Formats: sequence, C-alpha cells, structure tokens
Amino acid sequence: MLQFDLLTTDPASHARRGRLTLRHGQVQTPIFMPVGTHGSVKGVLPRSLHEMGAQIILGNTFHLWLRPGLAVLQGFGGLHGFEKWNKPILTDSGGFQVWSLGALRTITEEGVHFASPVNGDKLFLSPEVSMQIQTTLDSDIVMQLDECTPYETRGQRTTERAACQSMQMSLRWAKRSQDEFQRLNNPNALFGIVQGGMYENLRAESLAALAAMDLPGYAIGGVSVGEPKDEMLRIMAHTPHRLPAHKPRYLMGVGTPEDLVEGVAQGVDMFDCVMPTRNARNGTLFTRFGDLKIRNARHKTDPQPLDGSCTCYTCAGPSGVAWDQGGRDGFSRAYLHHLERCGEMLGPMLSTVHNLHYYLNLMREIRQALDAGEFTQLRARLKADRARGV
Ligand SMILES: CNc1nc2cc3c(=O)[nH]c(N)nc3c(CC[C@H]3O[C@@H](OC)[C@H](OC)[C@@H]3OC)c2[nH]1
Repeated sequence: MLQFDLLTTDPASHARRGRLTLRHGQVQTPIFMPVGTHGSVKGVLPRSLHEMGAQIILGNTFHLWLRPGLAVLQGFGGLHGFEKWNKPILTDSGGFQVWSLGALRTITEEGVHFASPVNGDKLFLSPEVSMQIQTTLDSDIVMQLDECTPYETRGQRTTERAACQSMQMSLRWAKRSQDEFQRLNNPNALFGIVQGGMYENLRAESLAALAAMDLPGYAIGGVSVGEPKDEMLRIMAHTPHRLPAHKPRYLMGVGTPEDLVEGVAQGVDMFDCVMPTRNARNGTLFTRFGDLKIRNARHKTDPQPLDGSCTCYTCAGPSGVAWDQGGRDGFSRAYLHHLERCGEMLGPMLSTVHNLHYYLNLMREIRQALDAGEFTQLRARLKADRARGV
C-alpha cells in the first residue's frame, strides 16, 4: 500500500515536493533516510531519531536474514516490533551486499549461491527468497532483487554489452519479484530498480520496461559504486526525471550534501547514504560552511559548537538554541575533540546526532523552500555557504 501525492513542482528545475502515505505513516518528501543496516542506526537512540525528525529508516535484508534470522523476526511480527521503530521502514533486497561478497558467491539466472560470512552456511538468494524475507520483515517499502552492475570489472570499465546483460537480468528479476510479492499478498509497496551502468540508452531501456510494470515506486541503482563523480552526475541528470512523475523516485546510496541538493533538482524524492553516520564515527562532521575534522589540533581549545547555526542536541544542547542565536548549552569543539582523542563512546554518538540532524535539517530546509517557491535561491545559498570553508 502506498499513496504518493505530488504537492508542488519547481518551475526552474525537476525538483518537487511530495507526500508518501505508507502503512506505518506519512513521509514528507524530498527525504533523507538514515541507514540502519542491522536493525539499528549505529550509535543513535530511536528517541533521538524521532527528535531530529527522521520519518523513515532503512533495514537490510541480507544482514537481518543472516542475523538474527527469520525465526526471531517472525516472533516479533517483523522488523518494527523487533527494533521498536513505529514509523516506516524501507528494506533493500540484499543484492548489493551479496555482490560485495566478491569471490564468495556464484551468480546464476536463478539467483545467487553464497557462503554466509557469519557462519559459512551455504545460502541461496533469489527474487522469490528476497520477497519472502522482506515479507517477514514487513517493511513498508520492499526493493526488488537486482544485480547492481559494477562500474568496473577487473579494473576495466564495464562494457555496454556487459551492462546490458546485467540490466536485462535485473528486469527479469523485477518481474519475478513482482510475481512473488503478489503471490505472498504483501500489503506493502514494491519498488523497481533502474540499472544500465553509465549508458544512458540502457538506462532508458531499463526505466521504460520498469514503468510498464506499473510499480508503486522506482529507484535508481548502480550509482555511487566507485564511478567518478561526473559519471554519477551524468546519470543523475539523465534518469530521475524520466521516471513516472506520479511515482516516488529513490536514488540509492547518494550522497554528500551537495549531491542531495543536485539530486532534488533532478527530480529525486528519496535518498539514503551511510555518509552522515559513517563519517561521524571517523570524526568528519558536516557543517553549513563545509566539512570539519574534529581530530585536528586546531579544535583543541575552541569553545564554539560544530556549527553555530545548528539546533541539534550536540550543537545547542537541551535548550535547542543555536550558538549564533545566543545559545550556550551545546558541546564545544574542544570537548568533542577531547572525546575523539580519548576514544570515548560519547564522541561518535554526539557526532552522529549532529551529522544526521544536519542531513535531515537540510531536507527540511529544501521542503520549506519548495513550499515557498524559493528552491533556486536556497540551492545557490547552500552551494556558496558550503564552499566557504570552516
Ligand atoms: C553506497 N552506494 C550504493 N550504491 C547502491 C546501488 C544499489 C543497487 O544498484 N541496488 C540495490 N539493491 N542496492 C543498492 C545500494 C543500497 C545498499 C544498501 O546497503 C546499505 O547501505 C550500505 C543499506 O542497507 C540498509 C542500503 O539499503 C538501501 C547502493 N548503495
């Protein structure tokens, strides 16, 4: 079940404001979706996710299938009951993780045979098995099983012929996913995934075939897989706005704050990326004026918060009043630098709250600008601010 209401479209770009209604609630778009691969967004309490305005989070079929396993998840009625998240969840099909297993797997038309990296068990993942797992997880948005076409194969750029064969198998797997999804009477929403490598003609073929399947939503896969930035931007400029306008569009695995703004301008509604959470754990923080490395000695005595305009708990404390507005309840860069240097758990926790809040707040600002017809101005201001440097 999914309803997508298109609220406004920007006259000067492909940007649009929308609202997704799913079984576990509504999601305002454009939206960023925090990644919770193993059933938790690393280092963040669910209550903090609610406080910072997270509307939907991700889970991962592959990892959850291996651990804790379907029997455990079944006992809790699925992932919502297990991880105590009562808003929407999107789960990936598991294909991307199996691909990253490299030598440990054999791909056939039927599906993928591989050895569990957890305990060595011989496992088999097919479109049908992926649908069965995601039905047990009871996620609001289910991704088809696809093959994420690699950007390179043995150091050589993937050829058009190889990308075509891979894309066509993903189309056959989309059909098998849809048939199984319907056979299981899954009440949620199945998304197709556009492949085609870095070849616009193949992307067009993939999206036309998927559009004809009349799926509730569509993702653009096969990007953010190590390709040069200009290649990703080329696909981002080609594919999203060619997808059905009245269906949600999800760009998988993207990206930096600049990529999100550019993606919205190209017509993307939904994003996921491990960057805010993963970078937080290695001390790279996003701020309005650029990225900041908290381990750098220059922060040793700095009383300012990470970002003077930020109202997150890390920058503005319990009062939520930003430093620039006179708030002095936030944690200083000196303190965060100290925690990082000592390897204190609280360091990555506070950094993750800030980075996720930064991404979610960026999308909130974009939605507000689209509502006010000021997206072009916001896009220009964000670009200039981020280039200023911290
Ligand atoms: C980082 N760049 C990136 N390019 C991607 C391309 C694809 C793709 O073509 N097909 C599929 N099915 N998934 C993709 C994914 C998602 C990875 C999942 O893995 C987890 O993030 C790492 C997360 O699981 C909670 C996410 O679920 C949506 C990509 N991620």
